[in-house]
Amino acid sequence: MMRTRPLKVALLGCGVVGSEVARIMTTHADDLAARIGAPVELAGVAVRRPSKLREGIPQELVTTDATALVKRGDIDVVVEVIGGIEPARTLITTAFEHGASVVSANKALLAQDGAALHAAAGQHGKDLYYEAAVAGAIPLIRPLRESLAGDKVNRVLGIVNGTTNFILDKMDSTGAGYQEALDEATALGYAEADPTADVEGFDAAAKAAILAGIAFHTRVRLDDVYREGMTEVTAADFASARNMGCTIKLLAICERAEDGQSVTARVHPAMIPLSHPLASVRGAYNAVFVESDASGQLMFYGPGAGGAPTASAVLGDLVAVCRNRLSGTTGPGESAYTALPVSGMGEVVTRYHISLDVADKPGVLAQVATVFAEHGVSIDTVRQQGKDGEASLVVVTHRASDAALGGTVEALRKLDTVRGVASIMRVEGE
Ligand SMILES: NC(=O)c1ccc[n+]([C@@H]2O[C@H](COP(=O)([O-])OP(=O)(O)OC[C@H]3O[C@@H](n4cnc5c(N)ncnc54)[C@H](O)[C@@H]3O)[C@@H](O)[C@H]2O)c1
Ligand SMILES: N[C@@H](CCO)C(=O)O
Ligand code: NA
Repeated sequence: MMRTRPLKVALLGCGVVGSEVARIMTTHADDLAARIGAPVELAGVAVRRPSKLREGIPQELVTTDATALVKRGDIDVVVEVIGGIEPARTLITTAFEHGASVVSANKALLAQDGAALHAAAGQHGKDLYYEAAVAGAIPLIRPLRESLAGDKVNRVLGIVNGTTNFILDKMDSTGAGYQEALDEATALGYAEADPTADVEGFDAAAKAAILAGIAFHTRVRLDDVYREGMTEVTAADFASARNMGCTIKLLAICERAEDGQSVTARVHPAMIPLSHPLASVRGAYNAVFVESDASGQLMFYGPGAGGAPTASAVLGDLVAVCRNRLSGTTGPGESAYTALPVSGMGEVVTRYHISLDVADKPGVLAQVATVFAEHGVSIDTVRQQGKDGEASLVVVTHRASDAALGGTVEALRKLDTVRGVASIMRVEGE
């Protein structure tokens, strides 16, 4: 039976995502009410620039005082789409203290303070949902928290940043320059307020921290995630990748160690074979593989950024939280019972593509191969291309630890015959 008294929603932030949340709340009002069992009413919208006209939002709902809005006491759900650490963190905890549940799209905050925010939600008996924080519209948090709650996840691997995938795709497929592609991604509403967060890998690292924590039932913070951005990827790297039948993607990879006693989480550009499904993820789309004991390999794919796709995930959470409020329950809170430690990058085992500039004379290849052998790194293929007494040597390794590879590269740099290490890239997805 439909309750007539509406559930009241406070929207914090009315930018790319917030404006779409408000639009869908209005256009889908009847369906949302039917699915929830009560109408949902936009009761206030906190903004920074009140004079800006916002289509479909009555001016009397607009306020610049977000704190007063979350303290009102009659608000059922606060939707935080401001972004950043403060004032978002204080507004969310204040919302819990004043009786509201929270839906957020804020991965930066969740990756830094997720444990404290979950604790605050639990203490006040409220919900904290954030499906939109990872991989935009793609349902991923809820499948991991709920659908896979009976399985054991061993690996989560994928593309979780739309902006950088958009840029890398443009560079690869059209030869576009980096800045031109970034400007386009920003204009389309994919990039963070400061796009450094995207291109330097902080955004993907925050998402990796959230995914690893949920997948392995432990606490993983942004600082625990190894991070390399994509600003150094060049047209030459794409050419090398193509020679190997690969392309380059910025990947987030969260893994349980083979002995099960620790986990790792990392974000870096990597070569992947063109035959791998991740190679055909274009534009701002995201795709994530989840590997579990019983399920085997699952793939989640869809729009990873943009106003409407992200609002879809926010609205899904809003419906779930409203249903919980009507039935007097809350959804699952933080699950960190395994308390597995997070190991550093040195423990990670993968394959490497190394491009060296060397002297083109007898014995150099043998010298280089000896250094790899001395560090226990097995070579899969070597390709050499000569040019005027100099040569370019491309070595692809079998699986080795990052620590062993690091030692190898350090020793290679000391050889007189090695003029320089042109690039080192991990090879994934084989
Ligand atoms: N854009 C996307 O594709 C996308 C996807 C997933 C998650 N997110 C996340 O959603 C959140 C919002 O992103 P966005 O793209 O809409 O950003 P945005 O910059 O377009 O919107 C944020 C809005 O919040 C307003 N704001 C800032 N401080 C405020 C304050 N104190 N009170 C009221 N309003 C304030 C800003 O003026 C701006 O309009 C971020 O956490 C972002 O990481 C965005
Ligand atoms: N800036 C983010 C938004 C989605 O989280 C991205 O490009 O993926
Ligand atoms: Na999502």
